[in-house]
Amino acid sequence: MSDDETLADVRIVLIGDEGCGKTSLVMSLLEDEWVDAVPRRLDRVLIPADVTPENVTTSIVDLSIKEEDENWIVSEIRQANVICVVYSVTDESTVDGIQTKWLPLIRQSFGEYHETPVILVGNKSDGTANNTDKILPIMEANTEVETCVECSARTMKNVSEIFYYAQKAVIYPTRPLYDADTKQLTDRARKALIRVFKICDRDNDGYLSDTELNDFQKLCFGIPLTSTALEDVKRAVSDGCPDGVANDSLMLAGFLYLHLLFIERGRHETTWAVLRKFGYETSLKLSEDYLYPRITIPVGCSTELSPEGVQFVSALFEKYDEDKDGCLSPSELQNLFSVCPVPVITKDNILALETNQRGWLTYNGYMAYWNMTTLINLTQTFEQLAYLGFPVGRSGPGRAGNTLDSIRVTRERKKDLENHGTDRKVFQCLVVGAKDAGKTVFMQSLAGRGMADVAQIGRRHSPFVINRVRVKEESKYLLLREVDVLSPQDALGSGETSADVVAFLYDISNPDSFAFCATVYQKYFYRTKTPCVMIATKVEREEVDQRWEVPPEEFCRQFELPKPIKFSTGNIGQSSSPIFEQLAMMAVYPHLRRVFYLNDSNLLSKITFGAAIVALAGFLVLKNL
Ligand SMILES: Nc1nc2c(ncn2[C@@H]2O[C@H](COP(=O)(O)OP(=O)(O)OP(=O)(O)O)[C@@H](O)[C@H]2O)c(=O)[nH]1
Ligand SMILES: Nc1nc2c(ncn2[C@@H]2O[C@H](COP(=O)(O)OP(=O)(O)OP(=O)(O)O)[C@@H](O)[C@H]2O)c(=O)[nH]1
Ligand SMILES: [Ca+2]
Ligand SMILES: [Ca+2]
Repeated sequence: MSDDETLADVRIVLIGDEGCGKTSLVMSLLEDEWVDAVPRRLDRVLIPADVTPENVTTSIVDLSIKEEDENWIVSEIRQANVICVVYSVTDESTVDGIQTKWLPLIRQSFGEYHETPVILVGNKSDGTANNTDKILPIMEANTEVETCVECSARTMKNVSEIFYYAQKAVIYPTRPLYDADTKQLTDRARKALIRVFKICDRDNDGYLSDTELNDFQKLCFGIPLTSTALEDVKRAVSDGCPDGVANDSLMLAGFLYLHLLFIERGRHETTWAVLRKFGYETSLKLSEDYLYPRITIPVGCSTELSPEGVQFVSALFEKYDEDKDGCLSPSELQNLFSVCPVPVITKDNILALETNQRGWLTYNGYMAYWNMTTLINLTQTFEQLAYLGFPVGRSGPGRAGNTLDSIRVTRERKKDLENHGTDRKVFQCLVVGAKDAGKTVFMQSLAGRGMADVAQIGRRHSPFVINRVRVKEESKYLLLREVDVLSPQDALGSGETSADVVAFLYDISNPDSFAFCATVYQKYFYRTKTPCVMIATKVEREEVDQRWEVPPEEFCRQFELPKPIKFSTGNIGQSSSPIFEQLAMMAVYPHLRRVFYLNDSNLLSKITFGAAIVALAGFLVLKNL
């Protein structure tokens, strides 16, 4: 393929029996008049986009069976987006050639069930002869045949139309949308259109009201529908599809039926215009660009939802919380994510989130979910927001909408430290502790689950728990992440050591518990800027001496760590426990590390930290548990 060739959006290949007029057809198109003597075959022709009705660069390949060997023909066919099989209406044997030679050769090139459209072109239709009777059954019997046209290179009849149809067959292909055997929409087209319907049904009542239909129309075609047009659409639907319209609104069945009508009437471009607006490419998959916008995240920066992102996901919650109880029941939750390819919040990972007594996701838990994935798995946030329709309606001129606007990249952590402040909202806290130290109980408390809940969860496990925590008057998200270090010898990955704060848990009733924390601390966090804190668990039990060089309090003093905090029984199951506030606080104000250590409110009042100090005073009081 030459460089020019690769530029072509549409590649049309002409094949057919000898002498049926392939070269003449291309000549007539190029010269805009009949040319008597044509060469055996023409070189590749490249037609620039601006002279084609659909504005696509088109290449036309004229093949002559005499000159080309079959391998060459097959290789040209394979590169084609659409194939015109030319026959002569004055020569029946060329009609037979379609079924005996050309269609089989195309299948042999692409495979039995290929999707490359074929157009049957009956040339030399300048006399009285036609072959419609023989052609229609061929079209019926071979679903890859998109359409058939009779034309004449001599009189110019339908010459430009053929090439226009060929282009349209590529840009607005039928086969992904329509199953000619069953005369129904294909499964993937149904699925795509169901997604479109759900996104457009903005109040989630199952109907497209006139307003919703009009917005949809404006979105896809740029102009509103007149009220007569609206009525016409609804009448056409209810005539052919009894359950298509109810309450004077379009139902899902009606919406699908409407698209079936478009397709059956040859107006595929209408359905394609809709699908493309919602991110689909020709394969009816969402395009890579739509799903995964390009973004670079500099080292030390993190990703969070932008105000638009927050607004979008929060509106989704409103839309799907049908009974307005502030929680998503399993069916509401399933409904919300039904346009996504895989269920995202499962029985297991819902344990990372706050739920109500019945185990239903709260608004808080739902928002926390988005904050979590945006921090730890941005690709997944992009993908889900794309499926959920975030980009829809956000496309600028010449640019398909994408999900980039849903995200903001935070300032580098180093700069935050230098400036003693951050506008980040989501912070990550590692939870480190020996086996049985009480990590799960501690973490689940942030989601509001207590001992009994944890006992029920059993071995099911989420390595994350996230919730909203108040720091000063602001709310921040604290993401707890359990590190799976079975022994202090295990290596921590860079993802793990890059946390904003580390909580080391040790069981006061187990003499070997603290050694684990001390070892991991010294190995990974000593001399780093990451704030760390020791947390004593199972404090209602009798305290035993820890088998370590020094007791925990002494250890903390040596390393200038804050005194160990007691995670008392009263804190279990409490998402608003002051311990979580303290962790969030340490994550938000890491430069106050030494202040946390000094733990002296008199001294504190003498140092000026700007706004941070106000909150800190409050926190230090809370700290003496
Ligand atoms: N009456 C009539 N004759 C045509 C028409 N188109 C082509 N012909 C004649 O048919 C003959 C074959 O035309 P070509 O364009 O060379 O056919 P081709 O399909 O390119 O032939 P090969 O390259 O040999 O396979 C020539 O004598 C043309 O003048 C047409 O529309 N009407
Ligand atoms: N009495 C008391 N028991 C606790 C406390 N915290 C945890 N436990 C119990 O200690 C045991 C271990 O707690 P988990 O939270 O599962 O500990 P873990 O660190 O997650 O354990 P692994 O994941 O197996 O390493 C469980 O039986 C808990 O019920 C506490 O504060 N007081
Ligand atoms: Ca030729
Ligand atoms: Ca509605």
